[in-house]
Amino acid sequence: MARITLRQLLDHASEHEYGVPAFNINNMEQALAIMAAADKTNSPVIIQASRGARSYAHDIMLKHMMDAVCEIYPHIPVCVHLDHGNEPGTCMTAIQAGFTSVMMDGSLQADGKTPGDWDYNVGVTSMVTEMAHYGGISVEGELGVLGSLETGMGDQEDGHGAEGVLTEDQLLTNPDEAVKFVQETKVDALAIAMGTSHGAYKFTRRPDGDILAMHLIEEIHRRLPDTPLVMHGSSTVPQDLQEIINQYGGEMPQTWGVPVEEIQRGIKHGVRKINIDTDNRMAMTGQIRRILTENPGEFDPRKYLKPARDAMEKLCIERLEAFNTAGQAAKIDRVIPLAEMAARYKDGSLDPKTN
Ligand SMILES: O=C(CO)COP(=O)(O)O
Ligand SMILES: O=C[C@H](O)COP(=O)(O)O
Ligand SMILES: [Zn+2]
Ligand SMILES: [Zn+2]
Repeated sequence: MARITLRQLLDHASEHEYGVPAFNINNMEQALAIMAAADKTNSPVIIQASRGARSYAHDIMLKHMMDAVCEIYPHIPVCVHLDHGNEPGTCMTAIQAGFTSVMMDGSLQADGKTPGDWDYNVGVTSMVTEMAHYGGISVEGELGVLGSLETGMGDQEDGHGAEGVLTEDQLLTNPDEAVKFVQETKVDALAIAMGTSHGAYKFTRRPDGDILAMHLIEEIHRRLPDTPLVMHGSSTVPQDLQEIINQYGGEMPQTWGVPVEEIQRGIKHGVRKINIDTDNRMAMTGQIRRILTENPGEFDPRKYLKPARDAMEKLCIERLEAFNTAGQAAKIDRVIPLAEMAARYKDGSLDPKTN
């Protein structure tokens, strides 16, 4: 199927009450793993690339790889999304490269480290929605800064994220502000902060309501019932993947992620996009470590990349099933062309519905 916009996909997800995992990619193996999982479960997918992924793989490689997966799997709607755009220019070049959706993350300034204030966030996000919507492209915004409610620290693990200690005000999205933010910026989806952070080291214990504020999602959804909510930092960091990595020479200290049941609870309350990268990184790394440890003489990359790919495919299938994305591809009978989406933005029919 053609590439789908985030807006069309998440509106479908809202209507049918399911969530869509957004899996990060950096290379062909990850793209093929996601698509195999989508194919086996008949799921629409969101494939997202960060700035780091774009510089690792090159925009032209990503563009053609996305063309390729749509050609190989013509029955699967694929949304190609920019993860954590740091400034409007980053969003515009992603659109040029064929992305159907961009995240303008104005919760942090362009350096990706310094929290942006209200005016900054509203300013850059509105600029991107205005331009992107002219082309029918969807936009995700973020209000609140990702970081740990246990330590107050932002997430620096993978090189971006707030530096230093954050206040609880910054770490928890304010529901009143969320309504105002959506009204003013007209974003298609809203990422919120409620205690998750990127990477493997999210929680020092299985999270409860004190450190993973799912109740906040319920409150924001009550106030914004028509806005698809986005959960970042939503890897589960499964214990068995930690064990495989450590069994084969890895050194990952014990850690906890976001339990799948908590995400399922979020899906009941408006969460429609669930960002997952770390779990797939761990699934692949565990198999690469295992193969190379068990076969020290091996030097054919296919011998370890194929099991790595298979492990990622398995994880993607589990999430697509758990979030009820499975089976939904067939229910999307037509991809709305970008020009038609643009016309709908122009006539106001896609304006946010806020009370
Ligand atoms: O939020 C993410 C990408 O934007 C990924 O989160 P994880 O690090 O929990 O996989
Ligand atoms: O933060 C989101 C994803 O985990 C991407 O991480 P990255 O910036 O290291 O590519
Ligand atoms: Zn990250
Ligand atoms: Zn994120």
